[in-house]
Amino acid sequence: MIHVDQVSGGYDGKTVLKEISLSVERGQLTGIIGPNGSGKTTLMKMLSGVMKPLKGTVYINHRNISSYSSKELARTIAVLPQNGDNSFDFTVREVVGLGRYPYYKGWLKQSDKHDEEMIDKAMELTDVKQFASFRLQELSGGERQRVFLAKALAQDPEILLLDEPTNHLDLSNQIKLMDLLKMWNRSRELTVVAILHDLNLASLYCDNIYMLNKGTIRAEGIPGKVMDSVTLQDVYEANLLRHEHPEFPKPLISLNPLESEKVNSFNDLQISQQNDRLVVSSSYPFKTLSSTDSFKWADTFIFEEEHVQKFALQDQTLRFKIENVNHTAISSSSESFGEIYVVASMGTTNEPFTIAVFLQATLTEASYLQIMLAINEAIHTPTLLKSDLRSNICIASTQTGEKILSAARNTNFAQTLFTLVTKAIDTAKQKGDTRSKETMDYQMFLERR
Ligand SMILES: Nc1ncnc2c1ncn2[C@@H]1O[C@H](COP(=O)(O)OP(=O)(O)OP(=O)(O)O)[C@@H](O)[C@H]1O
Repeated sequence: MIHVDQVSGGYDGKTVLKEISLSVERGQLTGIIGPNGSGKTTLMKMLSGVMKPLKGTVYINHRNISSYSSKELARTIAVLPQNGDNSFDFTVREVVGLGRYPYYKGWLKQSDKHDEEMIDKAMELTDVKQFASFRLQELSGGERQRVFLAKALAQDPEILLLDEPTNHLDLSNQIKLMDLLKMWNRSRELTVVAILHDLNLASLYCDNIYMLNKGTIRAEGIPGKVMDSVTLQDVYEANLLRHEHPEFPKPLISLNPLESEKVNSFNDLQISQQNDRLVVSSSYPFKTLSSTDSFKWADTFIFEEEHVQKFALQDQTLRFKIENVNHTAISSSSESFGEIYVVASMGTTNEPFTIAVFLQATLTEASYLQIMLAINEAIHTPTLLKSDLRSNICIASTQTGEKILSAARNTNFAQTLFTLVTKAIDTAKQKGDTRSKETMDYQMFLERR
């Protein structure tokens, strides 16, 4: 459909694009990403025929783009430029109607029934029909962007080229626009090439991505292949990290501030007993993995008896059911990397133990899982619990300081943890067995530390 062969070009004798080659198949949604000044818009100008390459050729449907007449090209390619255009005195319907211009015959610029239907449809899809009689200057930036998209769709092109289409749009309209493009792309085999600055939108919506850097293609392929942390950090010269989307097989990219912005949540850790509840809290969150939830950041951990009146949970709070707050024990240790606290409590019949580990370290996701396994083993070894009984385990780490790359069973780290968990469980069990009424003075525990 689109074939770019060894294209070079630029402005005033300055070469911006250097021997670029790429191919876009019919019905594909292709993303062009890359830092400012990498040549994305220049490439788009070559694809739309606005700019001629100094070297190389752009083919559209196997024909050199320079052999198309302007009307022929406009029936094949629609362009949504970065800053729209300046049709401010026109009404919205008139602007969208301009999209039908390539289909008007002869000198008489008269729309027919089919043209009007296409205009209506494009306005409905982009939700701008309500503004039909408004002048463009009366609309917000996001509304105008939708009008320009309607104009491009009214053009009923085979290829749609978009330069940062989500500019000016709020999150909801970004998703709506990308969903609409995808729907149009799938249902009508519309070929879409979009410059996207938002790497996550590019990852979620594009079939294929070209990453430009300094006028050349640095990486190309499906999002999962193109977006790796090393390439992104190198090209964008920023601390970008790749994660995996929880629901879709796509990468997600996070921006990370300077390390110095991280706060050690242990500095402010409070443990207190409030009636039939034990509360561990900090002003700064811990990254947690618990057996009942996926990864999340939490700053409040409530261990409470089943009968207590529950209050609504806030986003950063985790709640654990325990049998009796007085049958709770804490063990702790100061290690070379930082502190470890283990809170253990007898659980309910189906969940015999509740164990929460608080760590002052940086854990990888693999370490979280290994710790989960180590704790499971520590629970089952001394108590000979049947393995089908599910304990409630939570691992909370400050994500500051030393990185724990492995918490495998043979490491000192895993062994320390094993000892601490076993000790806390044994103490909690003893308290339960003797039905001790003694309560642990958590404030004293903290002061002793
Ligand atoms: N009209 C122009 N005249 C001269 N130089 C230009 C012109 N347009 C762009 N350039 C230069 O070409 C280079 C690539 O610009 P281009 O707009 O293609 O980058 P881009 O990747 O789209 O950037 P951005 O993400 O900032 O929109 C830049 O160094 C820019 O200064």
